[in-house]
Amino acid sequence: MIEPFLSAIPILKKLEDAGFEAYFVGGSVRDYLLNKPISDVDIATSATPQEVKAIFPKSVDIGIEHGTVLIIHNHQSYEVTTFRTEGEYQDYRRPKEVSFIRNLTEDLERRDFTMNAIAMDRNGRLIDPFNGQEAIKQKIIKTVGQATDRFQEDALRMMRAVRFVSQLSFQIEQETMKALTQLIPLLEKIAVERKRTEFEKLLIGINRRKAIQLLLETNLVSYLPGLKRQNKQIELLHTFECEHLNLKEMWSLLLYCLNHSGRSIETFLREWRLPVKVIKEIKQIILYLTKRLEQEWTVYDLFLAGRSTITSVEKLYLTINRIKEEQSIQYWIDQYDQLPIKNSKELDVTGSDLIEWFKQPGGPWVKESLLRIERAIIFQEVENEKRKIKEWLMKCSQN
Ligand SMILES: Nc1ccn([C@@H]2O[C@H](COP(=O)(O)OP(=O)(O)OP(=O)(O)O)[C@@H](O)[C@H]2O)c(=O)n1
Ligand SMILES: [Mg+2]
Repeated sequence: MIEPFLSAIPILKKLEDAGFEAYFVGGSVRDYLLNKPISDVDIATSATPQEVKAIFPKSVDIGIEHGTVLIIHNHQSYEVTTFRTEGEYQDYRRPKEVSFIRNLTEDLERRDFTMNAIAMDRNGRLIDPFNGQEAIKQKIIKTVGQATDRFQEDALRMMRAVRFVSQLSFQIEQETMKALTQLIPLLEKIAVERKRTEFEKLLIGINRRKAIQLLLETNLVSYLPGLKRQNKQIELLHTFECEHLNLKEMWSLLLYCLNHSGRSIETFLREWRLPVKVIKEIKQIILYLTKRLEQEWTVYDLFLAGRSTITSVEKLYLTINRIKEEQSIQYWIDQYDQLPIKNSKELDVTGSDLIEWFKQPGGPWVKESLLRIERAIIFQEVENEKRKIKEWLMKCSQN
């Protein structure tokens, strides 16, 4: 076995010593079998949340009604979830209440796909009642049992299927695909936040273009914020070789395809409930991308945009123009590196200097003057040196 499982073995041992069963489950086991990097390990146990909490005093209730307790072990946190069936489903969303059970197979049976329904004990022995390993070998996404049942239990699973196509380059098995196409309208019921998590994983998956094509083919797009009746635009997105773009760049490319500008960018991203900070960064990228598609960078825009935005804009510029050579990214970064200052804090004068030199009370003129000085420095009309700036200012005010 390998990390991060190794570090978590003592947790399984402790649960077992207390007379319960405990296993690694879910995405971590799947990714381990795929030789992919393992994110967080999830643990399933026959102990109830109360029993888990009695065994591990350092714990946090994060979803106790779903049976999940977060426990801290060696400064690392682990989600420990009680074996459960999902009981009554409400409105095709995850159930409000679950029933706890003592049987592992039943727990695996309620899971979405066979590749996600494999358990591993602390000796590395696999418990795989639904042939998940075979599905992984064949690169197949197949529901555990009836696909229509699984998707009606939680409609988000349909979106997860397409997300896994993107992440793992697997194919959706025929029956699963049939149910998916049929039940896709149930996604209407699903909270935007849950859709966003899946959509973002889809956008940065290795096989993202195939997944984008599937979004169209299954009509899943119609149930995503701001993407209804935008098939032409999504088809455009599908034509771009975008595998090297990061998440923010993918959002930006999507917005470019949707031909959004100004306020409508904000509306679209808010509909997706993206954090304000991320919205700001994406808006910044689109602002300079729009300029860049019309002309080359000016030094002042390089200064205002900054290294990270320049890089993203340049990557998008190349993607949109279908240019393979990437030298221009380094070229513009070099231009940026040669700027005399990188931000206004580096100015060798302050507002107080100006007030003293001109013997005038503070006011909007101070900020305006500082901006003028900043521009002059960027355009190399004056050096960023207090004495020289003062001379330059005096000369300007004489003219
Ligand atoms: N709608 C869902 C979500 C999750 N699961 C089950 O819960 C596990 C953990 O869910 P989650 O962490 O959301 O997804 P992962 O499959 O672990 O994928 P990732 O690696 O992205 O975390 C899944 O493997 C699956 O067994 C499910 O049955 N139905
Ligand atoms: Mg997971």
